[in-house]
Amino acid sequence: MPEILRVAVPVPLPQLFDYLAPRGALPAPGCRVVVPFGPGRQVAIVVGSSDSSDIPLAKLKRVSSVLDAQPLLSSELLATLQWAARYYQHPLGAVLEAALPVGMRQAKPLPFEGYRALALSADGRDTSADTLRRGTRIRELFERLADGAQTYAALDLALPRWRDSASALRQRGLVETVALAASPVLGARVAPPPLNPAQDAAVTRVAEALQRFQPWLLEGITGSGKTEVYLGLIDQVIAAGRQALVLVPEIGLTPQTLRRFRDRFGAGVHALHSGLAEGERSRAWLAAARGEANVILGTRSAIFAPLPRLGLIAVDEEHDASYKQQDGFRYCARDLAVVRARALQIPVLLGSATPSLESLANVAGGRYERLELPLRAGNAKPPQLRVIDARRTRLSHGLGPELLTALRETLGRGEQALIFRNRRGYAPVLFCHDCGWHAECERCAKPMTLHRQRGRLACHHCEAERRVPMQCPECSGANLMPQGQGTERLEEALGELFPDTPIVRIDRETTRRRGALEALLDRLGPHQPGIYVGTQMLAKGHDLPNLTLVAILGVDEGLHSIDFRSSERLGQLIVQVAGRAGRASKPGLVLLQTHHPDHALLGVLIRGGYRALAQNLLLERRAAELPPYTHMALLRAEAKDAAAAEEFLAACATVCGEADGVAIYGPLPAPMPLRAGLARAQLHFSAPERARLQALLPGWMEFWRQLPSARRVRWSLDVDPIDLY
Ligand SMILES: Nc1ncnc2c1ncn2[C@@H]1O[C@H](COP(=O)(O)OP(=O)(O)OP(=O)(O)O)[C@@H](O)[C@H]1O
Ligand SMILES: [Zn+2]
Repeated sequence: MPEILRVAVPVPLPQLFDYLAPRGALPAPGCRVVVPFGPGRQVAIVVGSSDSSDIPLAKLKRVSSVLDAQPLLSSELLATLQWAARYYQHPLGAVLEAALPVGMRQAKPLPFEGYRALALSADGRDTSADTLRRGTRIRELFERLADGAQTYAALDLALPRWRDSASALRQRGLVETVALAASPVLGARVAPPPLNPAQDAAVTRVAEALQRFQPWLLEGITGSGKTEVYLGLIDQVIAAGRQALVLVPEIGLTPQTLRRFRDRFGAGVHALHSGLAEGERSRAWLAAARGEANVILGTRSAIFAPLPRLGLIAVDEEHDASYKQQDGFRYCARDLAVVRARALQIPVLLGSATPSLESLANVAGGRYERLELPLRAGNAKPPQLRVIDARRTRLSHGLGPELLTALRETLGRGEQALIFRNRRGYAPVLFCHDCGWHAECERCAKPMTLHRQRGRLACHHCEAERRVPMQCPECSGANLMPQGQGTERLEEALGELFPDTPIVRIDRETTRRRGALEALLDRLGPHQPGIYVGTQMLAKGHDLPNLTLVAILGVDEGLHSIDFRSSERLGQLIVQVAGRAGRASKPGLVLLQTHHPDHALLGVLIRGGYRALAQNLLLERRAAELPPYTHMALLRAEAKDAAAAEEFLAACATVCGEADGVAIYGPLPAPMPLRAGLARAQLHFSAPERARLQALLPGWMEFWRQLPSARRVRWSLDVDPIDLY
């Protein structure tokens, strides 16, 4: 009988570890066990068992205890995680650690104690509702509880502001928190709108193929009603007794999105994202694992949710960069969605108005099927896009006369405008008019951004901050001037130009607090004039019916970026921001102000839209042998001393030798050669065949780990990097 367990331990080592199984028991793969490790103990996951080990039996330690009687990770999920560890060349223990909520990584029984619910206390049950003032929210909550305990999730739906009332009742000892074993499933409350023909066709085609693996690219212009397509399909998936997983970008998971899903599918919808308290995360995770959740709506890491009855995966805004984890375990959740769907033989739906070139190439190659939503839902028309030549015009704080006229007209009609500028802070540069000095982060060798309200200079690369100097540190002159516009400066300028108009700034500064984004978006009602100023946070998903003018500033920097994905990114950003205009009954106008009105990218975008731009970019990528036509990996190294980083990478390249079918470039300095005080360099690998690169990487990694120079640098491998930064 096999009595050796092979376990993954959450440490940054690539290998599995062998332990003797506990006497008389053989925990199954996917169970958690506690093992002695080094001087302490670790919670590990059983990956397999064997009757032999490379280590002499006498030297093997025994598992201390078994935490789960049933596997916490299903064989499907464990297999996906193993696949991901291999593909992204990341230690399985660390992959498991990244995939499991913190509550599951501790040597404790499962933290599940039922669904939190609010109930009347003994005193509460002895109290008459008439002791509470009629018509108040407190009384309404009390009366609802008199019918029985209500889960927090149900209360969130029924009485959005119940928490304040609950604390008032709690202070008087009338209510208490209890645990309910099962979440009562609330039925749908909002009937779906009748689908338009394109939506209907999309739902029908996928619904006919729910029993097999098929990636679908749902290419729908902004405001075309992609979400209704997901909802329509999920309806059928739930009716068939299965679960659905919906991924949205980091900032796409707003209470509005959650509400939209809960309105349709009731309390069986669970959110899973990093902003949740640990208890809530564990609860949602377990609800998924036990099959109680019908729908998991989550951000990147929700791709690792355990879903025993999974029948459909949808990835909204599939082009979004937030699906790629940019440190540690550098996985792409969109790609793993396809991997998981294939393992489960279910459909996966990738939705976007501006699909990634990877997905478009997959359609062209016949691997994905395309579904199109060419029209806006309801009666809305796509906005009109116009380029404004900013050369030789008088700009007032970066705003040209044509733009200001359009702004005035929009506000005059009682409508709203959005000024998009992808730079937070007051000005990107603070410079001395007398001697030409400018404030620079010495750890990154990049200009520091002026944040005037906070009175700070901040480096947006390493987060370093310092006070704004009163005079020039070089020449002691007093003529320090902000140069360029950030959102903070635009807000100030617009406030002076339109003193009677409400102005709402949305960027990382103003939305730090939880719920702040929603509060800001709600500040302008749907009927009053007003101006939104903001960064790309405003580009995504928002549906603001009275917004008719979008002005896009500062695209010129993006036109000259060197990253090979920058044109794709810029095109997506422009189309997504533009897509906020005219989403309801009123027509939308988009003005793009630039000093390069003849730039090819803009021309193609105006004449042919994103589709044409993407076609051009695909041709360029093919000619330049770049992704999606080659497969890349990037080995990054950083060290205090530039020579150490280069030396390590040179040694790495030597190890690789002549690699058939893989081109190796470097060591090269990184596009940002200095960051946070560390010199950065890289080695690029690129191969026409993914399998070729995948076959070589594991062996190389093993050698690289053992290089003496590896100890003097911080290094990491990024498979399918989304930028070379
Ligand atoms: N069939 C329909 N009939 C009427 N209204 C609809 C229909 N489908 C969607 N809508 C409405 O159209 C608006 C846009 O829909 P939705 O948010 O799903 O679009 P989207 O394609 O996800 O947009 P974006 O990519 O720009 O965020 C929403 O207000 C939605 O309620
Ligand atoms: Zn810096």
